[in-house]
Amino acid sequence: MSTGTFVVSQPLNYRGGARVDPADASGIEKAFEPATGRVIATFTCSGEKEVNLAVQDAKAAFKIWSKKSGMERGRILLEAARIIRERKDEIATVETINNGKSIFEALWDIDTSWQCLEYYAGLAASMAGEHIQLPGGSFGYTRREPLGVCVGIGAWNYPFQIACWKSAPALACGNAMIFKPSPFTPVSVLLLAEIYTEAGAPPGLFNVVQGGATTGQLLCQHRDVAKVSFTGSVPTGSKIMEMSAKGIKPVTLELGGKSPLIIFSDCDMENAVKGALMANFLTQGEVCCNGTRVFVQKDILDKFTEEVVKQTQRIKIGDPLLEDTRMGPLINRPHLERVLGFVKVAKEQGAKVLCGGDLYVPEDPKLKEGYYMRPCVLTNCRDDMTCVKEEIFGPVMSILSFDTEAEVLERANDTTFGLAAGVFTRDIQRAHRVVAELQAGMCFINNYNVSPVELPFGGYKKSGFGRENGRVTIEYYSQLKTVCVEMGDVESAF
Ligand SMILES: NC(=O)c1ccc[n+]([C@@H]2O[C@H](COP(=O)([O-])OP(=O)(O)OC[C@H]3O[C@@H](n4cnc5c(N)ncnc54)[C@H](O)[C@@H]3O)[C@@H](O)[C@H]2O)c1
Ligand SMILES: C[N+](C)(C)CCCC=O
Repeated sequence: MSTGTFVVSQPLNYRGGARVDPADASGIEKAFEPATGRVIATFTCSGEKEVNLAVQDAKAAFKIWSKKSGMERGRILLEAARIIRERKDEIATVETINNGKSIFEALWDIDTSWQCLEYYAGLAASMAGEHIQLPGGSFGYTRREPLGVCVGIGAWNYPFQIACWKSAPALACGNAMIFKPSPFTPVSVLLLAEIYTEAGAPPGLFNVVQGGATTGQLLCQHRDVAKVSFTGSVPTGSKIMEMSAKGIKPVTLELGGKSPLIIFSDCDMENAVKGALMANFLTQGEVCCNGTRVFVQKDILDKFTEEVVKQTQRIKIGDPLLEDTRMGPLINRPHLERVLGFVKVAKEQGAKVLCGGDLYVPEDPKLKEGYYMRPCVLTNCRDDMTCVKEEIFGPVMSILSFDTEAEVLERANDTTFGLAAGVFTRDIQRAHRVVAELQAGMCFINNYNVSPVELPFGGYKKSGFGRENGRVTIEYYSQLKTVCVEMGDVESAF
């Protein structure tokens, strides 16, 4: 498939094991191909009736699925992981067309997607409670039970990966899921839904409803929804939490960030430069955990900056489906303008643009209406500047200098966010001392933005709570039942 050719004509909702047109509507949306600005799908946002039907189907599937053993559930997840691997190129292509990220990167995302299913397939059979001895031969035991119908609400930057990172642990624990992708990226999650069905999941176990805020609210407020797992911005996260509070529902919030990356002068310079690019320019910089505040120790500031700029200028921008492209278009025109606006304000506030930060128009005529910009490196930055305080969610790196470890720690933590942080140093004691002080849920030493699914991922402070990936996520998709067993007579107070 090549850029400029893909259109979706099939329904984009999935319910009862098949694609369906929604039973009612709360609006109409268009999805775009960011590389060309072309409309690739026009779809209906689901209303109350459709949300009710999806919940009904998920409840019916839950009855069957929750009775299966962990081994049985794991087997189906493993089969789904195998199919994703087999269809990796096709899924990555659809992801690239709808999101704009390079195919090179989308292939990585699909790897971390099937790996997640494989990981939770392995854990499913190991879910178990405890046996606790009590006096007189009595005893208690605990059962780890699923929650019921879980809702996943996704952001647009990692559409397929987010759906996998939420559904794999949810299904492994015996839950059913209704997933609502971002209206900007409605397409690839349908492939996941079809794959679960093909792998043997009962109809209704994994459903997709399309829509924006209204549909999301209907899902969150539904009385038969047991849990919401949300990935998105802090303001929306706060609304989700309010709705969950009203229904006393557990919620996982994977929110935004403005993460620090600290480069000490004793680092391996080549790796630190690579790390800074990984921390800022994946998916056109539209990454929640990006290390966009790059603190560099003063004595290596010039050398580091020079090398970062050189490498940034070499990033190949263009058609995201071409193998050698490393940066595609941003998600849409308003977002591109918003990101360019941040660069403008940065300049007004005294930052110096060392490279990029402007529109990029590829030579290929079919890409002329795409949403491209050149990746940007800013220097002369201060901690009080907008570009250093706010999440830009675009390819904009702010370089700041520092003198001492104590000083940089204080400045790195001076933010309401706490999603991720990174440190580059050859001093192993310093590395561990520094990460122990960093107020962030995901810390990297001598690397950045790698995603082994065995490791829990999630935020501190306003970046949210709950975790995705890792063994601990089982706790966020299950509940503990305690059973107390009397082996003697009742000792009554009456
Ligand atoms: N921590 C993480 O793992 C992670 C991962 C990816 C993105 N993000 C964050 O996501 C943000 C970008 O994504 P976005 O622009 O799609 O975020 P967003 O908050 O605008 O939307 C996220 C999702 O919430 C839905 N939504 C919007 N209003 C809603 C409401 N009132 N009720 C229910 N659902 C509602 C949207 O339709 C979408 O599906 C950034 O802040 C980024 O940092 C976080
Ligand atoms: C795969 N990454 C790069 C760690 C991103 C995870 C999701 C954040 O937006």
